[in-house]
Amino acid sequence: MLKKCSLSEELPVEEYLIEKEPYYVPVGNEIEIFMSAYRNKLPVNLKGPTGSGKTRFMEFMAYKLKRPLVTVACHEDLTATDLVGRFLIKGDSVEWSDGPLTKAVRHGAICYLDEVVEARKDTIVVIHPLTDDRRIMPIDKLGVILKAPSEFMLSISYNPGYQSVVKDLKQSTRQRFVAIDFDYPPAELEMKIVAHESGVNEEMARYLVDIGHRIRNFKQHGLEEGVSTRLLIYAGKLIKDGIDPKEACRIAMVRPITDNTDLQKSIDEIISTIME
Ligand SMILES: Nc1ncnc2c1ncn2[C@@H]1O[C@H](COP(=O)(O)OP(=O)(O)OP(=O)(O)O)[C@@H](O)[C@H]1O
Repeated sequence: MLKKCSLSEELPVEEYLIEKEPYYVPVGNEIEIFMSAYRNKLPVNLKGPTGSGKTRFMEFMAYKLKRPLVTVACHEDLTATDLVGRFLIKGDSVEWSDGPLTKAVRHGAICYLDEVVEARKDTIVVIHPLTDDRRIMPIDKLGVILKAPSEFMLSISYNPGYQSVVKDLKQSTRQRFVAIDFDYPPAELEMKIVAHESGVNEEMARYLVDIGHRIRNFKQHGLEEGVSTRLLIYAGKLIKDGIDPKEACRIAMVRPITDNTDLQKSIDEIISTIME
């Protein structure tokens, strides 16, 4: 079999460049911090619960920095080979195909590894040399070492609420990233976001955020994770579409977060009181 390995594979930039400015409401000085990390070639770890704006923030920053954004949703079967690339059989020849991380390095893109702790342990071997001052990516199967251009940046996300002794980042990995904390935005900002993203008016957005806050307090009573900004938006979208508000809150904000029927009942009561 003939082995072809084209090292100058084109990145379909239009797929990765963000053309329209994403709607992003800053919560603190995260934009300035990210900009500074980028200038200093420091990798960034976005720490925070699900649906708190990490992905939207990455899209916004990639747009601001005018860099393509390569996002990888990590999962437990994701291997180093998936990130780096592999030889594929094409007809009667074998061709090299870049993985997403290799594409990002070659083209000076921003690579965002979402929920990196989920990936197989061998991915760490690839991440480490890229995230210290060497900024290199050895590709053993091709016998090459790529030097990351100054435009390249690696960013990861990490949800501290999910981590266990079995799945956690090693200190030697953690300490290669500067970490920016994310959380649900303060009420006034969250209201603005919910109204913008779902189309409900400010009054309805205020109700949804109020319910969201009360549900988050249930964390002390056995709720694993509070309701996300994403779910408040879902509820708003259903309401905007004509679904009864109480019903919308139940199916978008209560049922998704817990199967505990006692908890569901207690939260349903709160919704009924607020939405009277
Ligand atoms: N600060 C914000 N500005 C604008 N929109 C926001 C903000 N925070 C959250 N959102 C809205 O909430 C939705 C969910 O946020 P996003 O998908 O970025 O969460 P995430 O933290 O990446 O979640 P996951 O960890 O599950 O990937 C976004 O699609 C956006 O509509």
